[in-house]
Amino acid sequence: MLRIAVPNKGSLSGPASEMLREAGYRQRRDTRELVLADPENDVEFFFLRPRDVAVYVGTGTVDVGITGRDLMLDSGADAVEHLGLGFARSTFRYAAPVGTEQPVTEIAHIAGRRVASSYTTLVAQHLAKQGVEPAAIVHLDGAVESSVRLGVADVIADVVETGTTLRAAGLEVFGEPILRSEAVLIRRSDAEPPAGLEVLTRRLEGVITAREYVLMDYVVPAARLEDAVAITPGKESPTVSEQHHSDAYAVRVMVPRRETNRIMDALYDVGARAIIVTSIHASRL
Ligand SMILES: Nc1ncnc2c1ncn2[C@@H]1O[C@H](COP(=O)(O)OP(=O)(O)OP(=O)(O)O)[C@@H](O)[C@H]1O
Ligand SMILES: O=P(O)(O)OC[C@H]1O[C@H](OP(=O)(O)OP(=O)(O)O)[C@H](O)[C@@H]1O
Ligand SMILES: [Mg+2]
Repeated sequence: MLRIAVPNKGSLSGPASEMLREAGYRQRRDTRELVLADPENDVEFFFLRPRDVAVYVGTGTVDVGITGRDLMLDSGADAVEHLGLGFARSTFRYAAPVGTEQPVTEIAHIAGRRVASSYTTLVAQHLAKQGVEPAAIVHLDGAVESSVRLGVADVIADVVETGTTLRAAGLEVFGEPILRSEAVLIRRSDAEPPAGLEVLTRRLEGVITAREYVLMDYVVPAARLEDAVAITPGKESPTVSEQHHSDAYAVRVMVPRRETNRIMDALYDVGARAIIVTSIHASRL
């Protein structure tokens, strides 16, 4: 039975369970449940703190887990990324107050200053690599953006998605992002892939594809078929069928969801008509 660690709290918890449910697995109904067996699918779920998931996976007490790339790297656990899951996307960045006398606007300025973060291992590694020696790295559990105003630190390193929290705290990002994060499925570094991981992976990839792609159908005159197909090459190749009593072709192809409108406009311009977009409910490629 494949043992899978799933975040029990925080911003990864809901989307992780939702993805597993879409992949056909049982998920808990009560947030106090700590373990959930799904014998039909030969898996068992352990609901753990997101920060601890990599630790359990690294020691081999569970086979795989869902966590954030940033959390996994910060944990230093003996785990590797197996599959990016495409949700909880964020950047991990330095930020400092704006409008101060000696503004911090580049990473070199961190030398001799105090940096607050919930990800102190990541920050220490990053600064060491850059050859920058801070005065201190202050570990905080959360609400890191408040630390500067409250006088505990001069600079922060934190998760940034929309930047709303930073702006509210009078902070501005500087330097290149330390890392781009998203939810990831992780497994132990050197261990043999556990039995059942292949099926889990295929199911999760199916959900990711269904989320990221749509099906597009259209009709195009024979003379413009090659132009249209060049716009919609598909994941592998489009399916082209002849139209009855006509010199036009019907095309069915997968396209990235977020490019749907741009692609429809381009197809229309080369003469495609009857362009119809359908959501994918589930997939196995
Ligand atoms: N606003 C956000 N947008 C996208 N991802 C986020 C956001 N905040 C946190 N994350 C991601 O969630 C993971 C952290 O989860 P964790 O549950 O520890 O913290 P949290 O979501 O801040 O929850 P809490 O602060 O309530 O404990 C990290 O991978 C981080 O990149
Ligand atoms: O760029 P934004 O869209 O504003 O999102 C980023 C914020 O979201 C998370 O905070 P959370 O609400 O989890 O609080 P925490 O700092 O206590 O963890 C993260 O730690 C940032 O503070
Ligand atoms: Mg948080």
